[in-house]
Amino acid sequence: MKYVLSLDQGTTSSRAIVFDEKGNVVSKVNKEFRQIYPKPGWVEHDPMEIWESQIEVAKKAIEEAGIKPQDIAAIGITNQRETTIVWDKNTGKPVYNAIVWQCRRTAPICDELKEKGYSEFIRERTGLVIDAYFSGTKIKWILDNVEGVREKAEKGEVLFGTVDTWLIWNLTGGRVHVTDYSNASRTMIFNIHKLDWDDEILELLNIPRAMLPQVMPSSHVYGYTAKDIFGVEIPIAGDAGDQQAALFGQACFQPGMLKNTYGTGCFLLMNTGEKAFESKSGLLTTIAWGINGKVYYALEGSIFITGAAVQWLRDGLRIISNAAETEELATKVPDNGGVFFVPAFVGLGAPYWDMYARGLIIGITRGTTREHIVRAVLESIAYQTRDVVEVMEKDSDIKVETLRVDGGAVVNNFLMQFQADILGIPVERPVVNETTALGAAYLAGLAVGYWKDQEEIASLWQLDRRFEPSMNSEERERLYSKWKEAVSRSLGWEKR
Ligand SMILES: Nc1ncnc2c1ncn2[C@@H]1O[C@H](COP(=O)(O)OP(=O)(O)O)[C@@H](O)[C@H]1O
Ligand SMILES: O=P(O)(O)OC[C@H](O)CO
Repeated sequence: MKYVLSLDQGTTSSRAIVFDEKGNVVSKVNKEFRQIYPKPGWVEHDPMEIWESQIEVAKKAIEEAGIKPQDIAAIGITNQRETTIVWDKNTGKPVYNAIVWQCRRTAPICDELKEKGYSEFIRERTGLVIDAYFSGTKIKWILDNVEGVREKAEKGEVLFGTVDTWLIWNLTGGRVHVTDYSNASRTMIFNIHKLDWDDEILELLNIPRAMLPQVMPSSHVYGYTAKDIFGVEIPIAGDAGDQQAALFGQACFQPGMLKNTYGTGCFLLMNTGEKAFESKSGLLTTIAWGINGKVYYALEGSIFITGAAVQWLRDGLRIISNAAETEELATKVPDNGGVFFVPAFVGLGAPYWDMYARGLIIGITRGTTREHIVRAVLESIAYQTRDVVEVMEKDSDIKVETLRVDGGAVVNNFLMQFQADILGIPVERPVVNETTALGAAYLAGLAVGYWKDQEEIASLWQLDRRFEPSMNSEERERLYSKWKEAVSRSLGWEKR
C-alpha cells in the first residue's frame, strides 16, 4: 500500500503528516521552532531551522507510520505564505533571516508607494492591497540593506523564494527553483491575470527578475528528493500556500464555497472559479490553485492575529499554561463581563488594513477576572471572522449559508459555538481538521494518479460536528457593535 506525505511548514511549527488513500491521518509529527523578534513589530525565522525542523518531522512521520520511504507515492508541500527568504545559489546559505509575513519593517516603503498613488496599479495587477504583509517590499528591504546582495541578485547568484521554494530547493539538493501560482500570488510582484512576474512592479521595487523562481501549477511533478535525504527519490508533486491548500483540502471546489482556517491568524477564502473578483472592501483577490491547465481564483480575508493571541496569553501574559485551557476558563463566566480585546499586535489586516493599529483591552473594571480576559481573546477571533464574512458577502453578492472550519483552534468548542452565534449561521467542522496538509497531499496525489480526480476527493469530505447558532439577534448585534467600537479605538495608534 502507498501513502502521500504532506509537509506543512507553518508560522510557528513544521509539521509532517502521512495520509492514506481515504485521506485519513496515519501519522503526524510536529515541531515548534524559534520566533525571532529583533525589534518591536519585526518578526524573523532562521531558514536553516525551518529546513532542519521540516526534514526532521518528515523522517519521524514516516517512521511513526511504520512504513518505508519507498511507500510514499508523492510529497505535497504547503507553507506559511509571503515569508521571504533570499539565499546564495552556490552555497545554499541564506543571506539573511527569513522575513516573516507578520513583520512590519517595510511599512514605510508601503506608505511611500501609497503616497505616490500606486494603490490602484498594484491592486489591478496583483489583486492585493499595498501592505508590509506581502513579499515584494521584504525582498526590496533585503536587497537594500544586506551588503553585496543586490549585485549578486542581478547576476542571478542569489535566489528569492517563499518557504515552499526554499523547501523544494533543499529537498532536490539545490536543483529546482520553483513556486506555484498560489504562492506567487502573495508576493505583490506577480501579475495574477497574465500569470507572470510583473516587469513594471519589479522595476518599481528594483527587484531583478534573475532571482525569481519559475511559477508552476499547484499539482505537478516539480522534481525528486535528493537520494541522500530519504534513500530513495520521491516525487515532489504538490505545492500550495497553506490557506489555498486548506480550501482544496476542504473540497471547496465550487464557486461560492468558503472556509476559515484558525491557526496563528485566520484566513477566510471563497472559491470564485475561473473569475478573478475585484474587492471594493479590503479583501484580496488571490490565486486558489493551478490544476489541469487552468487557474482558479479566490477572494481572501486575511486576519493576522487569532491563535497567536492565545499563545500570547500563554507566553506573554502567562495566565494560561496551554491553549486548550482557554475553553474551560471562557465557559466559567456567563459572558465577557464587558471586556473586549482587539489583537492588533501587528496592525490589522482585512478589512481594515491599518499597519499602525495596535492591540488593546477595553472595558476593564474591578470585577474583571482572568476568565474575562481569556474569553475576550477567544471572542475576538470570532468577531474578526464576522468582519470578513460581512464584506465577503458584499463583494461577491453571495449569501454565506454555512462556514467550513479547520486549523489548530477549531478543537475549541466554545469558540466554534460563539462563532456560529456571532455569525448567525452554522459552522461545520470536518473529521480531518488538518485540511491544510490534506489539501497539499491531494494536490500531490492527483499529479501522480494516486487519486483519480477532484470528484473522488470531494466524496472523502466528512462532517465531525455542526454548531448551530443559538444566540438571539439582539444580543448578537449588541456585542458586535461594541466590538466595532473597540476596533475604532485601536486604529492608527502607532502613528499618534
Ligand atoms: N484549544 C485551543 N483553543 C484556542 N486556540 C488554540 C487551541 N489549540 C490551539 N490553538 C491555537 O491554534 C494555533 C495553532 O494552530 P495551527 O493550525 O497549528 O497554526 P499554524 O499552522 O498557524 O502554526 C495556535 O496559535 C494556538 O494558540
Ligand atoms: O502559518 P499559518 O497557518 O498561520 O499561515 C500563515 C499564512 O499563510 C500567512 O499568509
